[in-house]
Amino acid sequence: MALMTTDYDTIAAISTPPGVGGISIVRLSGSEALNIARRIYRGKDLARVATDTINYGHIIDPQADHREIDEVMVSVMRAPKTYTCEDVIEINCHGGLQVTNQILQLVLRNGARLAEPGEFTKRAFLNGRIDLSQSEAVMDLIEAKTDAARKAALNQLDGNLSVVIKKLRQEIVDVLANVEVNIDYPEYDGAEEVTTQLMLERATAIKEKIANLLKTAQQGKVLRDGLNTAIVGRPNVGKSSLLNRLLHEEKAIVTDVPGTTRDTLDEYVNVAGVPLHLIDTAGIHTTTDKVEQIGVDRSRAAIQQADLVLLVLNASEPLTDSDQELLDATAETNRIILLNKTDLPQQLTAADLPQDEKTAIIKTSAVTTDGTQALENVIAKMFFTDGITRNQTDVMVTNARHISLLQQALDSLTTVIDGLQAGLPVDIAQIDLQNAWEQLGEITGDNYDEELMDQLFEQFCIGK
Ligand SMILES: Nc1nc2c(c(=O)[nH]1)N(C=O)[C@@H](CNc1ccc(C(=O)N[C@@H](CCC(=O)O)C(=O)O)cc1)CN2
Ligand SMILES: Nc1nc2c(ncn2[C@@H]2O[C@H](COP(=O)(O)OP(=O)(O)OP(=O)(O)O)[C@@H](O)[C@H]2O)c(=O)[nH]1
Ligand SMILES: [Mg+2]
Repeated sequence: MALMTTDYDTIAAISTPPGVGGISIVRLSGSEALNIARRIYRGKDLARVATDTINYGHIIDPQADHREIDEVMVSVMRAPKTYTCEDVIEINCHGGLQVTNQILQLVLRNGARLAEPGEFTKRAFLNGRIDLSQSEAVMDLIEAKTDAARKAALNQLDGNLSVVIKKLRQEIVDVLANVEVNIDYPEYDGAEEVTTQLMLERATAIKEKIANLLKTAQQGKVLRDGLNTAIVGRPNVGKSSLLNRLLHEEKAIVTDVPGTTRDTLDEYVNVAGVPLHLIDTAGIHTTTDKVEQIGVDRSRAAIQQADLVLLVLNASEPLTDSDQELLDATAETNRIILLNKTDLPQQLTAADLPQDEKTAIIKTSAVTTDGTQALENVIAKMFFTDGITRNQTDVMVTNARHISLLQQALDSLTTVIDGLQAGLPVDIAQIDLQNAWEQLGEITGDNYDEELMDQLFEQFCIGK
């Protein structure tokens, strides 16, 4: 996309989170940003300072006798080499609701309009500095809850996904151009067959590349959102102790009183490179206590929503009906069974459990910490069968919108291939190939519709 700056109105927002803090930033972007700042600032003439400088001064209210509002530092960044490609002013003021809100009100009274959520980033997109998938990466970066998610988002922000998508689109354009030439100049007999053959080969190759990209989506989604992992088991078997061990922190309350955990508790933790969204649940059993019953219901719900269940059993006691119920309830889920309290005399072993080869059974103990490493290894193996170490530049698809568009493009290519193989004319296949090209273009926003874009940026935070 060409760098083409349109003259939009000047927007302003508080870009730091609301509340008391050391410093807050009020950000302005647009052709009037510098003039607005000059009206409310006392210090060096901002029109004469060099670009990309930060300048000491005071914010004053020109409509109220020039009374001082705050002592500040003001950054001046001139178009087009800025975040939005427009003139950007950032007022670094003292953190605090009164100061920040008064400065925001002041810039709004002096010619700026309140920015919509995500509008600064939207301008960076509209002005061609970043594409749509990079804009989405900004959001992912802010919301990253794990290091892996942060890395994947930064990789996308750097444009690595965009490059892959652009290449795929170029390959499609090349095929279409080639077909066009062959149709227009059938210089020899059999041009039709040659064209069909070429289209078939190329479409198959492109389809395979898209399929490979889609294969990263499962891992990508896990890396982005964390794997929903529910720790379940009847009361007092050691669920909260396990959570604490995986967190390396005494987060959950552990006591010898059954029913200690009354509500689900969740935490993000990196286990051997797999970001887990760990959910400690209340022990599942029948109870007459109302509060406890709600906790138990939530535990059952946690099993339903889990990508992975860690089912904890107490190896120092025989299997109970509740244990059996949980074994049945999780039979269809990805699960790992933990035989806990193996430091005590054992009354329950793997031999007493249903034998199915896809469920790993691990002996653990909160006392000796045995089994923690084994558990981490099994989790890593379950989700990174093709090797856990990915390169920083390896492209990974993490976004549901991208996944859906890639799937659509894949379907379009399948239609192309099936059609050609069934002997349909080349111009029908051309249409589906064109569709794939458009679907891929929606990922980067080379092809976008206004409504979709508004929906997308609405989800951003204010000031971003
Ligand atoms: N104070 C402040 N901190 C911030 C931001 C900001 O806008 N303000 N950012 C905002 O999210 C992030 C940094 N991202 C940025 C990305 C691009 C440009 C930018 O000006 N790009 C120009 C010039 C690059 C250059 O000088 O080489 C360009 O790409 O043309 C600025 C910030 C995080 N920290
Ligand atoms: N000996 C031994 N005791 C353990 C082990 N794991 C946990 N415990 C003890 O068992 C008791 C219950 O542990 P918790 O981690 O609170 O069990 P829970 O499953 O979260 O219990 P609820 O929240 O009540 O459902 C505590 O006294 C722990 O110290 C273990 O491996 N060996
Ligand atoms: Mg507990």
